[in-house]
Amino acid sequence: MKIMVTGGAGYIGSHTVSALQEKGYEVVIYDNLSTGHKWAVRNCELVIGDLGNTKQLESVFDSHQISAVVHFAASSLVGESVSNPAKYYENNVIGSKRLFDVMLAKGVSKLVFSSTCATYGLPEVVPITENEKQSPINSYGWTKFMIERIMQDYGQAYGLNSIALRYFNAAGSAYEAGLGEAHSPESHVIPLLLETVTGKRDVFSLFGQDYNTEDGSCIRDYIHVKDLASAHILALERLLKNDSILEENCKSQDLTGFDCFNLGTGEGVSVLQLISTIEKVTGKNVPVRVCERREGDPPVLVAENRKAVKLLGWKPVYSDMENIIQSAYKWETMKAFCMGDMDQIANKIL
Ligand SMILES: NC(=O)c1ccc[n+]([C@@H]2O[C@H](COP(=O)([O-])OP(=O)(O)OC[C@H]3O[C@@H](n4cnc5c(N)ncnc54)[C@H](O)[C@@H]3O)[C@@H](O)[C@H]2O)c1
Ligand SMILES: O=c1ccn([C@@H]2O[C@H](COP(=O)(O)OP(=O)(O)O[C@H]3O[C@H](CO)[C@@H](O)[C@H](O)[C@H]3O)[C@@H](O)[C@H]2O)c(=O)[nH]1
Repeated sequence: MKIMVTGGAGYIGSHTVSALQEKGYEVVIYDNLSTGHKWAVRNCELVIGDLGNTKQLESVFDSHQISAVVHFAASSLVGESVSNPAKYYENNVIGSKRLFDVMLAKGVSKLVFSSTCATYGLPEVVPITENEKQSPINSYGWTKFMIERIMQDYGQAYGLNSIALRYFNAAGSAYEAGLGEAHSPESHVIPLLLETVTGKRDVFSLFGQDYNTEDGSCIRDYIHVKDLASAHILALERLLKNDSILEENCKSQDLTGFDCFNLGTGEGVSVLQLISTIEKVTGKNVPVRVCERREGDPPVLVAENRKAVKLLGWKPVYSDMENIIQSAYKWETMKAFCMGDMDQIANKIL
C-alpha cells in the first residue's frame, strides 16, 4: 500500500516515514525542502515539489497508486507566524486546501493531518481535552484551526475522511537511525539548550519568567517524535480499516468523516525544569539570560491524551523527559557528521 507523505523530509515527517516503512508501507514523499532535507529521505521516492504547484501534485497522484495522505508540510514556527502571517496563511491554509482538492479529484479520501495544541490558544481547562474550545492566539494556530475546519466541511460535502492529530511539543530523535531535528536557524527550545551546552551558543535566552506558573516560565508537554510517529500509523490504520468513520463521528461529535486526537504525555514541564533536566543529563551548566516574553506564547499547554489511548490504542513509550533529552543530546553530538555524510549519499542517489 502506498502512502503519500507531504513534508516527509522534515523532522516529524522523516521519523514517521521510517515507522511507515517498518510497517511495510511504501512511501512517496512530496516536499519542497524549504526546511526538510534530502539526507532524511531513505528508501523511497522524493518528489521535490511545492503544495502551491497543483499540476505537480496531480502528476504524483497520476503516477502512483496512493491509498492515503499523511500531511506534515507546513510552516510551523509560532514566533515567525506572528511577524509574517501572510506566509502562514499562504503555505498552510491555501497549500492544504490545494492538496485536499487534488486528493479528492484523484479519488483519494483518507488523510492524516499534523495539527497542533496551538489551536487551543489559552485553554480554560488544563490538561486540555479535544473538547476544549479552539481559540488560537497566534497566526500559526489559526492556520491549523482553519485547515481542520476545511477538513470537516470537506468531509460533510465531499466525503473527505480525515484525522487531525494535535501534537503538543515534538522532541527527541531516532539518532540510532541517523534521524533527528535539524532546523536552520533553530528556534525550538531543546535543540537550542543543547547547542548551548555543547558550546555552539554562549547563552540560552529564556523567553519570559513572569508567567503565572509555579516558576514563572512557560509550561509545555514534550512528546518524543517516535511516539508521534507511532500515533500516525494507528490513525492511518483506523482510516484504512474503516472506510468511513462517518457514522461513529456523527454519533459522538456531529461531524462528518473527521476526528481529532491530542498527542502529548499529560505531563507539563516548565522551561526552567527543562534546563535543570538538561544539566542533569549532560552534566553541563546552561548559561541563561532572561528575556522578554516571545509574542504568541501561551503560558501552559498540557495534553489530556485519553482519547488517543482509548480509541487509537496509542501509548507513548519513549517520552520520559530524561529519555527525550538523552536522545536529543546524542543527535546533537552526531548530527553535523550525519547530515554531511548522508547529504553526500543522498545527492548521489537522488
Ligand atoms: N515540531 C513540533 O513541535 C510540532 C508540534 C505540533 C505540530 N507540528 C506540525 O507538524 C508538522 C511537521 O513539523 P516539523 O517540526 O517536522 O517541521 P519541519 O519544518 O521539520 O517539516 C516540515 C516539512 O514540510 C516541508 N514543506 C513546508 N512547506 C512546504 C510546501 N509548501 N510544499 C512542500 N513541502 C513543504 C518542509 O520542507 C519540511 O520538510 C508541521 O505541520 C507542524 O505544523 C509540529
Ligand atoms: O530560545 C528559546 C526558545 C523557546 N523558549 C520557550 O520554550 C517553550 C517552547 O518553545 P518552542 O520549542 O519554540 O515550541 P513552541 O513555541 O511551543 O512551538 C512548538 O510546539 C507547538 C505546540 O506547542 C507546535 O505547534 C509548533 O509547531 C512547535 O514549533 C516556549 O515557552 C518558549 O517561550 C525559550 O524560552 N527560549
